[in-house]
Amino acid sequence: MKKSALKPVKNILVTGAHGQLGEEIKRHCQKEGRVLVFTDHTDLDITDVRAINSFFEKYTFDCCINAAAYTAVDKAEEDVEKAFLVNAKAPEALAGICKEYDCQLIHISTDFVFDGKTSVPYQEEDATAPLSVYGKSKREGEQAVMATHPGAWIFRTSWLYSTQGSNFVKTMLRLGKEKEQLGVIADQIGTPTYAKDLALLLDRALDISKEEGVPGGVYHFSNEGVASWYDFAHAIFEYSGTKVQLLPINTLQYPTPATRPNYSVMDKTKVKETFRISIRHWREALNECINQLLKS
Ligand SMILES: NC(=O)C1=CN([C@@H]2O[C@H](COP(=O)(O)OP(=O)(O)OC[C@H]3O[C@@H](n4cnc5c(N)ncnc54)[C@H](OP(=O)(O)O)[C@@H]3O)[C@@H](O)[C@H]2O)C=CC1
Ligand SMILES: Cc1cn([C@H]2C[C@H](O)[C@@H](COP(=O)(O)OP(=O)(O)O[C@H]3O[C@@H](C)C(=O)[C@@H](O)[C@H]3O)O2)c(=O)[nH]c1=O
Repeated sequence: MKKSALKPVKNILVTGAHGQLGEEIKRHCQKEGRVLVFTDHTDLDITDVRAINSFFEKYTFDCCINAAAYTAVDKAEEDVEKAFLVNAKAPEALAGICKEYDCQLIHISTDFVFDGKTSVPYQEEDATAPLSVYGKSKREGEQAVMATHPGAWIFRTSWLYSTQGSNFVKTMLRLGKEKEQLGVIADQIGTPTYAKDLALLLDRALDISKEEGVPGGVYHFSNEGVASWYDFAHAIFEYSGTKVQLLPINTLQYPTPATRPNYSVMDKTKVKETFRISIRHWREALNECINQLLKS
């Protein structure tokens, strides 16, 4: 994987490789003709610009998937500097280095860039107005990436879960065992996304050659369908056979440090047409994930 004039394979750098998405990339994006280099903050801290620079000086990368992020939504309210460093400043620096080395950048963002004061699915160009520090830091990251490396693809996704890492599905399964009764917010509406399905989109994106000229910019990706957190929890308990009394509550009954949007469903027409993919319903994806979890 040392520098060479020939590029017989696509060399891909993945940051944040031990996160939910990083692990799914490991499972679903490795194939012949690709060399994926997986890094986490122990071997490549994305806030360390010198370390990133020396990685790019040493190796040639055709593409970089930035799956690293600060994702603790409530904690970010107090940890503002770190959230902005990881989610905004580091992606900006990474974008600059990718641009300099002619490396395609794939960056991941969130539905929490929206304020949720609507009831129709968000289009990519709709105005953003994040309500939380996490959302603001991710939005600043999007803007910095686009300004620095206009050819980058930013995939905004929502309510990500997988069989590993910490996520709403695993929290519900744990609480469902511990408690007899559980209240879950029913007035925040969005779409759950199985990280495996996002990894499959990335697998498709990695197959695209520069010659195809897929434009840089923001693309919305989640599973199909719409749910409240309550609907999501209801399906988690149904598919896992968990017996717990589930109560729909409203946002005021479950105060959290960070404010979350009441509505963050995203329109996925652009990603489906551009990358020529179809997307399955969140219920189908969730059922598969839960079956995987029950087997392990
Ligand atoms: N989780 C969700 O519900 C959603 C996530 N997203 C976005 O999707 C992307 C992937 O999220 P997800 O996989 O869930 O996130 P995770 O929190 O599971 O993974 C993020 C990874 O990034 C690593 N990381 C943190 N700081 C650094 C750093 N300075 N250098 C290198 N690595 C670092 C973390 O390591 P460690 O844990 O050791 O700190 C972790 O392994 C992110 O951009 C996120 O904002 C979008 C919508 C929903
Ligand atoms: C645990 C729990 C949560 N909730 C609510 C709180 C919140 O509104 C909602 C989800 O809570 P969580 O803290 O698990 O999820 P949260 O960290 O808010 O999830 C978000 O993470 C970031 C990274 C994103 O980018 C978003 O797309 C989104 O997935 O469920 C309940 O109502 N009852 C409960 O028992």
